[in-house]
Formats: sequence, C-alpha cells, structure tokens
Amino acid sequence: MLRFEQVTKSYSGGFVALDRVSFHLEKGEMAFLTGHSGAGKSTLLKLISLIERPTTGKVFINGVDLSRVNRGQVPYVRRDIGMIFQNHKLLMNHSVFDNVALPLVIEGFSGKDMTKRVHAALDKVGLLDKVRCLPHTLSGGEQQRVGIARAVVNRPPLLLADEPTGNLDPDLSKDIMNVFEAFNQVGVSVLIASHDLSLLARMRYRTLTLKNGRMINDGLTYSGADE
Ligand SMILES: Nc1ncnc2c1ncn2[C@@H]1O[C@H](COP(=O)(O)OP(=O)(O)OP(=O)(O)O)[C@@H](O)[C@H]1O
Repeated sequence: MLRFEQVTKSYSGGFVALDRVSFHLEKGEMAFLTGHSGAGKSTLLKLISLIERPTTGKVFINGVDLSRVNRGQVPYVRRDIGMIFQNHKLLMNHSVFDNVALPLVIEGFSGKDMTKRVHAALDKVGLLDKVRCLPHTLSGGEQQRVGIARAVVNRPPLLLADEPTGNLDPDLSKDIMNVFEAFNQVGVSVLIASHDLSLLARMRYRTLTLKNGRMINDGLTYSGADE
C-alpha cells in the first residue's frame, strides 16, 4: 500500500526533517506513528499526500512512484487517501450531510448515490442521527467524527490521521480510535500520527517511532524516543 525508501526531506535553509526513512505499510494494515514534537511526523504525512516532495529517496503508493506524479495527476493520487486532522474545518452554516457530501459533490455525485454514500459514512462513525444538524450543535468529538466521515466518504483505501485526538478527552479519544479500528477491520490501511502514547495503552498497534527525523523503532511496542 505504502512504501518509503530511504526518504530524506530537507526544508529550505537545509534543516533535515526526515533522514533516510524506510518502512512499508501493507494493504489493510494499521500503524501508529509517534515521536516528540518536531520529530517529523507531519512531514512524513505531507510526503504521502503530496503536499511536500522528498529531497532524496522515494515514496510509493500502491506501487506508484510519487516522484513521477505530475501536478495534474496529484488529485487522482489524493483520491485514494483520506486525510484526517486535529481540527477539521467544517462549514458551520451547512448541515452535517452537506459537510460530509462535499468531496462527492466535487466528484460529480448527486441524488441517491450521494445520499447512500453519505449515510454509510455517517453510520460508520455513529452519527447517522445527526445528519440534519448544524456542526456547531455537536460536541467536539462529534465534530471530529464528521471530519472523519468526510475523509472516508470517497472510500479511500488509505487513511492518514494527524493528531486526530488532539484536543479530545481520553474517552472521546478512545471512540475515535474505535472508529479507525472499524475502518481497518473492513480492509482500510490506516496510519495515525500522534505524540499521545496513551492511545497505545489499550491495544498493541504496530508503532513507528521518529526521533529527530530518524526512524528509530518499528515494532509492536513503543520504545526509544525518550532514550
Ligand atoms: N515548511 C517548513 N519549513 C521549514 N521547517 C519546517 C517546515 N515544516 C516543518 N519544519 C520543521 O521540520 C521539523 C519536523 O516538523 P514536523 O511538523 O514534521 O514535526 P512533528 O513531529 O509533526 O511535530 P508536532 O508533533 O509538533 O506536529 C520541525 O523542526 C519543524 O520546525
């Protein structure tokens, strides 16, 4: 599904945010990417979603070498990736339905097809009963789940999440992790970047640990970033 081969990313000024990082994520695999603030987690996700490009090394998605993807092809690659952020920018004066439907509208869906997909996505995140609500009437955790529903409504095979539980309390964070697990159980590959190690306490995920841009651990248990 996803492969990094000796990827280095230097920002302007020469700062090395990722240093010769290699790993792969199989189709249907779920992994947790962790490391201290500034370790390079967001940079790694940006290279996958083509927001940034590697300085050296290669990133592959489904065998496609992203260094060969030109600007015009970027939207087609991104179609296969659901991006989930700490704070989704929801359209506050539009219903939950309209917010989730947005990517489908852009792709030209309408009518029953669109309604079916939006309802399926909201069902997956447990918010079908809120379909007609305005986002500001929802809790923070519910708003986050609307953002997740929007990210998955196109049914992407790969989900990337950047601090998806950022400002949620531990119970709501668990709910969000349950949502990711549910997607993973139906074969979606999931990569969750977070510095919040308490998310790992309940379940053992494959954990990739970055420290100063280096991948220092890849295993079933967390270790290393504090050494
Ligand atoms: N556009 C940029 N230009 C220059 N330096 C950058 C840029 N983006 C990130 N950096 C630097 O690269 C390093 C890694 O940043 P990155 O955002 O990938 O870390 P992170 O692990 O996601 O951190 P956090 O947990 O705080 O979000 C940081 O030192 C950051 O200041």
